[in-house]
Amino acid sequence: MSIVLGPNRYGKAETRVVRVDRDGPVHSLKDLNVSVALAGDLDEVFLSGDNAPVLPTDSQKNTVFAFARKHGIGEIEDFAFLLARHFADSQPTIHHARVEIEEYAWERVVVPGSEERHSFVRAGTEIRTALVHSEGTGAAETVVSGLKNLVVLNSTASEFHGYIEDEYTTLPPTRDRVLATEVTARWRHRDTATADYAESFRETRRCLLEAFAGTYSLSLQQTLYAMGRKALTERPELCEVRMAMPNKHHFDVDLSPFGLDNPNEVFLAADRPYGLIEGTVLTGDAPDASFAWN
Ligand SMILES: O=c1[nH]c(=O)c2[nH]c(=O)[nH]c2[nH]1
Repeated sequence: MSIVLGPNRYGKAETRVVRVDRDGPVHSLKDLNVSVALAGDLDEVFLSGDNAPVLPTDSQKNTVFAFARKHGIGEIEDFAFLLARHFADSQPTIHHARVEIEEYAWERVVVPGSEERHSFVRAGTEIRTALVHSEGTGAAETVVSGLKNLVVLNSTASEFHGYIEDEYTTLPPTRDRVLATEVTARWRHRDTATADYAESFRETRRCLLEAFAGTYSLSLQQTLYAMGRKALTERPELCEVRMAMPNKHHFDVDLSPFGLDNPNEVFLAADRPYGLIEGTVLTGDAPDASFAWN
């Protein structure tokens, strides 16, 4: 039996970089988690321990910090392209760079009467994401933007009934339930020509939220599709949305032992197990995804 080396990559994962921009007393923050993965002529590294083709992961981490100083950070997609192109362009042994970034949002704390603008509070749990692949400037490239940990809830306008009932089914059909989820959504741009990633992110997020709120839901599956559909309908720069949405079940509590009714007011918010609904929505003309999701 012969043994061969399969696909491989390597890089520095989860470099946490924070940049403070100072405009007099007015400061602003970028807070990122950057993961780099490189691939290329690296087989001998794995097969025989020859490190000649290796750009150390430590140098990759240093590059993230140096680029944050030299170029600033800006939109995470732009920063990811800057890094990915640098690695693919500058090292003859590296033919493919994958840069994944998470951005943690901070909001300014403004004290009435104070000119100081250097205090911040973490803005909830939501995380903005970007995933860029580059084989070098002018060569094949893909970009996927997204968000995760976006927790949303509809307190009505959600039903669930009409499903299969087998010998193990105990779930009662419902015409009015709480629908809650924690959205992970990633959207593939058609190409690398998106001019304004800040606007694209803001508007795509708005589409997802408006569709979640505006869809009278017969299932979380139907809501997921409506969210992806609205984003693709309104954002021509996108061609594919992939979502994962756990059903954060809210169960009616039986208060009858205490002589109380419960007209859909008091719920047990269970954290597990949870239904996990995952789906992809594409435009009919979506170009081949190539390595975009790898
Ligand atoms: O929106 C839902 N989809 C399901 O597939 C499902 N299954 C279940 O038990 N509850 C729900 N809710």
